[in-house]
Amino acid sequence: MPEYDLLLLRFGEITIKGKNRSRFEKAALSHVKLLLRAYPRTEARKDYGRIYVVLNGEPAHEIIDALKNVFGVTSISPMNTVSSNLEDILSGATSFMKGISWAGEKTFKVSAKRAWKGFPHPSLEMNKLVSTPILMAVPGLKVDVHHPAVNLRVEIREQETYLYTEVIQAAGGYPLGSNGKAMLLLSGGIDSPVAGWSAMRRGLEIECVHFHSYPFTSKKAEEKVLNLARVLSSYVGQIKVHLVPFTEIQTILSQSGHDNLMITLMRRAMLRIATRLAENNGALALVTGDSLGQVASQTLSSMNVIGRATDLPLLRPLVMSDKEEIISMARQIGTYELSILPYEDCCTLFVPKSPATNPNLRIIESAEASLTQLTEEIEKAVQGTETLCIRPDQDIDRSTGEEPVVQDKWF
Ligand SMILES: Nc1ncnc2c1ncn2[C@@H]1O[C@H](COP(=O)(O)OP(=O)(O)OP(=O)(O)O)[C@@H](O)[C@H]1O
Repeated sequence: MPEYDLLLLRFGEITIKGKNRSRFEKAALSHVKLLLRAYPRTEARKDYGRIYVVLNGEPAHEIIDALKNVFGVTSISPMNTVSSNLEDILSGATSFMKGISWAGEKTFKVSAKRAWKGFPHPSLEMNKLVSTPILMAVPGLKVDVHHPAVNLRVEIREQETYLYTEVIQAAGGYPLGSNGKAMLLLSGGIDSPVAGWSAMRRGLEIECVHFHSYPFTSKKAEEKVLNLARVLSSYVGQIKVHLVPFTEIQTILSQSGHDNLMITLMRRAMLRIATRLAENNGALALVTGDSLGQVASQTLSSMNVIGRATDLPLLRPLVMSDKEEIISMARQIGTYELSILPYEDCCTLFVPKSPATNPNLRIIESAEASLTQLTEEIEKAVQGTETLCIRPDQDIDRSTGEEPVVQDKWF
């Protein structure tokens, strides 16, 4: 393998963002620097539309694996730098190509780019000049300009010249926090962690809100959710989780006399609480893992009635995704195995036999109005919320050894 001394990180769509570009690039650079703390010899700098990481002997591919998760970065190339004179470029390119271990076909082409117009040899001439000593130095190597196994890029700049062959795909999207902050309603299921990752990838800073019904839900269930938040935190350095006590509210809602509307009522109460927490924490939107038609509370009609419980934009990144697509994303981001652990969610205690798929807003609003303590309990839940800051390396142990209290008398 060639000895790499520099990484090139490219931005994608954010380069078209005009005056916001500098703000976005700064956000991406601070995210890169955060992840580079584990590699103290590295130095990161930004240069119009790109970030460069000087490796100073730190391991290129290990660092690329970490930096692939930086939102806003579309691709990464490990590079060799040489000085921008013909002799150094030719000898540098030759030893670079000698360092490659060939698995299949031994074909290549050179793609030179003269970004510095003061360099005396134009790009096409450079392709030929660079290829010649390589063909002499690597036995069995052939040129294939259409489908080469290796494309050696030679980027000639005034200060130095970059040599590279790999363009490794990265997360893309927008840099962390560059589009503001939102509250993610995080259950222990498969969907909401994926929705959270998708929102973060779109440049949103996320704080998580989780509703628990302790002691009817166990501390193990809570631990599972915190571990999911920990996986999400590995993409951004740290993440806040608000743990909301929901038992009293569920008890009150279960007295509405509308068993089949219970899920709708619970979701609306969750949105009202999450909205209050958003206001308290400077967030401008709510994010859920809803996917159209997946369950009774996610029919268009249910979404309509539930969504009206908040004035904030309700973002549903997975709304048009199939379950298979969501599962595949969950596997990719590392949340799937945790999500399928069998711990109970607060709402599963209240799933009615035939939940309404077409709830009526007027009936729901009058049911809520008849529950005189509801607003007060919502405020109490906001006040009783416990907030934790989760980091990727944190040990999470919420276990008290107690089993959840079995509650089978709700309906
Ligand atoms: N206990 C909870 N705490 C926080 N948010 C929740 C909770 N339960 C549900 N939600 C939110 O409501 C959405 C819909 O939940 P529901 O259980 O109906 O669907 P789901 O498809 O199973 O989603 P998930 O896999 O995320 O649990 C979730 O994606 C999540 O955003």
